[in-house]
Amino acid sequence: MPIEKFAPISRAACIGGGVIGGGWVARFLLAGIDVRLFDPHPDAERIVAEVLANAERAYGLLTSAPLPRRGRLSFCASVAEAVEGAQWVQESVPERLDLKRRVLAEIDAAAPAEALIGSSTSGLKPTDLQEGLTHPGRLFVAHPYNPVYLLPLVEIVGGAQTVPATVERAKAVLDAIGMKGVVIAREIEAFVGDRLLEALWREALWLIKDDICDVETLDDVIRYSFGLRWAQMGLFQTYRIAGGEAGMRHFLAQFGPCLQWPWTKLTDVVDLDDTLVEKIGAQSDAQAAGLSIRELERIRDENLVGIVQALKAGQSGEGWGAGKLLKEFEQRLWAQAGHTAPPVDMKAPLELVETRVSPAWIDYNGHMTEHRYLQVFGDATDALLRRIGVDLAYVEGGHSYYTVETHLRHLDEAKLGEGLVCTTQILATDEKRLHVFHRLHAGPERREIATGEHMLLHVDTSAGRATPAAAQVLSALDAIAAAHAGLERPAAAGRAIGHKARLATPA
Ligand SMILES: NC(=O)C1=CN([C@@H]2O[C@H](COP(=O)(O)OP(=O)(O)OC[C@H]3O[C@@H](n4cnc5c(N)ncnc54)[C@H](O)[C@@H]3O)[C@@H](O)[C@H]2O)C=CC1
Ligand SMILES: C[N+](C)(C)CC(=O)CC(=O)[O-]
Repeated sequence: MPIEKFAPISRAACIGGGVIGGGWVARFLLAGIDVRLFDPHPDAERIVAEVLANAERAYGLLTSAPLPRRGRLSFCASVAEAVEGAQWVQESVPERLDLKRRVLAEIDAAAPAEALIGSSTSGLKPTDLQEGLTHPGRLFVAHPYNPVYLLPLVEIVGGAQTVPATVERAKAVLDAIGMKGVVIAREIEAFVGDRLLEALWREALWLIKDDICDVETLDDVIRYSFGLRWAQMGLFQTYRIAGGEAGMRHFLAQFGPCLQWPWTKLTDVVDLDDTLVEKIGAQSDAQAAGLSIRELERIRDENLVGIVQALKAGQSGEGWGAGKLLKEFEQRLWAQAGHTAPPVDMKAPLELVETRVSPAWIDYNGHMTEHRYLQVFGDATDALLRRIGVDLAYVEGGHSYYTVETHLRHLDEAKLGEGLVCTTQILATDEKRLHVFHRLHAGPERREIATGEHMLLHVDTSAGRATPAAAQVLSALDAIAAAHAGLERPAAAGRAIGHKARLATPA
């Protein structure tokens, strides 16, 4: 049976709830997956609750997409109790081979036959972890990065006895929860990420030991320079650009010899013979997928403006790297929400969007900047459209609503991290037009901080002209409009900008 690209699960078990186990718990719960946790630490419940609170705060800032209902968390008294009914078991106990083998044997003995078993190990080889297991074919390394709830990468590494379908299923489950499962072709100690990090780490320790710099200087060197580049293009694509118009081959020719000079404390240097240069050059060409150095430079520069949220806008709006992943995940969440939107009280203005003021939304005046108001109102309009059946499938079918007029009023400030709720009232509709009035409320006291009045037209998107909406859309819309007919019309509806002209005093 073919394995689906996205394979959602509903039940996971976490064995170990420390830094990484707690991060996995949060990642699963916030993806709507129920989690059963076993960790004998006396403070495990408090620690996990704190990690979860931070994760929820972070998600509030990261995305306004409709996250699924949070999964249920249960604390269990044993490994066997935790893994009962689990579709994915994630082991995150301390990095000791003997302990991991013992815990994995317990998991293997009690978990359902079809459960996937991932280990968070940072460097132990999966073949070594499989020793002594009865069903080793379902065990693999799922190496995440801290914090697991925000960083999407998981290195998936199979051992000698891991069956290929396990790796495919693991990748599909990770994809479904917005993570990036990267399959590592051959197992080695520390895989790819930690092998790289270890090399940097060793050098860093030498630099400190030799009094070349202190740790703050060292961290500044990373965070004001290549650390920013790495987040958006990694190493090879970045160096391709650094080779100028001649790209990667020129870069290798110019800087390859430096590897033989005493620039680093590591002496085991790769021999950059013609074959290897050509291999890397060819792979770099493929990775660039036809983009020129100039295009890559522009993409790089756009991406450097920020991290994940900015990366969502990379590659001319298509998204790039971790930002593209987030964008695609959000699109799936929006699409799912269109079909599973919770019921709302139709007699009141609809509460369709709840979000939080993100750091990227704050301007030089220290409060939410003006275009973010329109963003939230736009999100509320989109949520209304999905509710009446104008979802991605409808748009792909060639019809949509376009906003043709907007009037925003800014009534109060919103500060960093404040919770926002947008309510939506339908003022009028006909077969082509939709007239809506949004109110934005902030904080627990729900201060009204802005209103947005918008006129939308239903369009045939390929013809580029207004056309009546589909019957089922009009009927869903009419039901809400009829319920809203009993609401008081907002005093500000239809208002123009007021300005009392002052007569110039004659000299
Ligand atoms: N900390 C990091 O940056 C990263 C760590 N990892 C890996 O994740 C694993 C866990 O590391 P951390 O979370 O950092 O360690 P940690 O020390 O924060 O957490 C380990 C947890 O396991 C629990 N534990 C101990 N024995 C147990 C048992 N028999 N059954 C269930 N729980 C048990 C402990 O009470 C503790 O809460 C390691 O394999 C590590 O290499 C992977 C990626 C990053
Ligand atoms: C230090 N570490 C080896 C545990 C780090 C990792 O495994 C990944 C990370 O989050 O940096």
